[in-house]
Amino acid sequence: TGSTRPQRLLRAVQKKATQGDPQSVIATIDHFCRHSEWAMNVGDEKGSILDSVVTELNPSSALELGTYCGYSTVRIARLLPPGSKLITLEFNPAYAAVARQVIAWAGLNDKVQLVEGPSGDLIPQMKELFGVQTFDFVFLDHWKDRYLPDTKLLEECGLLRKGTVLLADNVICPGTPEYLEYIRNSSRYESRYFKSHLEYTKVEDGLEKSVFLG
Ligand SMILES: O=C(NCCCCc1cc2cnccc2s1)c1cc(-c2ccc(F)cc2)cc(O)c1O
Ligand SMILES: [Mg+2]
Repeated sequence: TGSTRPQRLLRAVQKKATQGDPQSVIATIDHFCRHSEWAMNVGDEKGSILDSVVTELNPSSALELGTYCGYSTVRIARLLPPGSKLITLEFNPAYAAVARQVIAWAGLNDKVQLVEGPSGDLIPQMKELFGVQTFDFVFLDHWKDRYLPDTKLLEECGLLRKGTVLLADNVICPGTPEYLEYIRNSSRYESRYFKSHLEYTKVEDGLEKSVFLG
């Protein structure tokens, strides 16, 4: 039984990146995905847009749906102010195991709480399990057909506040048509599309940034 792609990505991080240096972890993963094996990280181009949204918002509570190998987890957590918290949900235990080690290698354990399980079950438990009031920032990067139901769930569970920013990956490729339709036509959100490319390719993709108006 050989290694998996996430395990080979982790091995590259532990071999080439400097412990405690998030930037070197990010650079190592981008190099691995561009020159060795493509992987579904948000990537460097869309990652720069993610960075600018997080930096401008300076969130103290953040939620990421879809951890994968922890690349965007590291991108977000490295920018969070002291005392702030990023909760990241991953469905696949093998991905979660790799992500925990990538996050640890970057030295970001104290800012990140990785939780394994399906978003539909975990979102309603956020308040009681993790003492969350509301999220300042949500990064959607999980099953594309869960973006809309989980956004509605976040609203219903009172986890969004006036000004909460939702940032959705892959709204073009693989695509999230129902989510885009809803969020762009809802009077409860102010949305803007950031045109970019599918990670490590020339294929069009983009991020949709939506502010909840309450
Ligand atoms: O599927 C993608 N991401 C989701 C996988 C995570 C599943 C989870 C479900 C779940 C449920 N509850 C809690 C946590 C979680 S995590 C994805 C796919 C591509 C792609 C792949 C092939 C291709 F040719 C072109 C694009 C690009 C991307 O950037 C992606 O993000
Ligand atoms: Mg994605």
